[in-house]
Amino acid sequence: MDQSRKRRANSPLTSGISAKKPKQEVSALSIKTQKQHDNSPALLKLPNSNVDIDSDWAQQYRIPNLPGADVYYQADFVDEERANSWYQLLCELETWYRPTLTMYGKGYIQSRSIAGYVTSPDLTARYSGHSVQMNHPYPPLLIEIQNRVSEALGVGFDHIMLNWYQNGSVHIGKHRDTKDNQVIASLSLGAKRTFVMHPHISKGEKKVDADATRWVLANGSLLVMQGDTQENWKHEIPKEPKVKEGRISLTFRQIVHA
Ligand SMILES: O=C(O)CCC(=O)C(=O)O
Ligand SMILES: [Fe+2]
Repeated sequence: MDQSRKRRANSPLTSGISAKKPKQEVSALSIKTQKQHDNSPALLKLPNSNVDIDSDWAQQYRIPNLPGADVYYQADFVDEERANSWYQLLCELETWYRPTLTMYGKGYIQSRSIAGYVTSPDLTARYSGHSVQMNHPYPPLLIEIQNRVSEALGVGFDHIMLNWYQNGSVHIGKHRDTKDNQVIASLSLGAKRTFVMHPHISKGEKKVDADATRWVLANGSLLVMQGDTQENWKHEIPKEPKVKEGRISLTFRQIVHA
């Protein structure tokens, strides 16, 4: 085995039987879970499909003054050292790709790289009208990260979509996510980027009487959108050409089972 393959086989990113569990990271979690047969930690499965708005976490991190939205933001979900280390490790995933999108009959390659993971091989998801490549099983690092998010929010997930914004010229335009996802949690790693929420305009009218709101997503921060947020608001990560460093966001969702 050449050196790089050997490194990969021992990396927390490697899925499957040969994957070695990242001992230190996992023992830092005080979660009692059954071990899977492949020796990687098990994913926390929680029945709740959204954050309990009366929970301590929700009370502490709710963003006020967003009518018709239910949004939470914790700037220091993980410390910068851990966030930087996760960023570096996730850059090495072999599953990143840039999908080809079709617009007005013309194909073009998206500037943002993505990588999709599902907890079960039969799960699929579509984004902007196209099916995305889904990988299974999660590598141990993604199990660890998702378990931390689930533990904090009291919510289980079966899908992670990773987005890699290699520098400030890579962005995601104003959009709404499918309302089928009752909750979307996104963890930011790497460069700080601005997040903007705009009241959705339907039939020429704003759905809510409010102005656009923006804030900076810190390295290691966690953002949660749920409830009527997608009904009434759009969101975007605009271009910021001055930003030279990369950012990875991990968006945790529940795929809707027909
Ligand atoms: O990168 C982010 O934080 C936002 C990503 C996003 O809006 C999405 O994947 O739908
Ligand atoms: Fe989105």
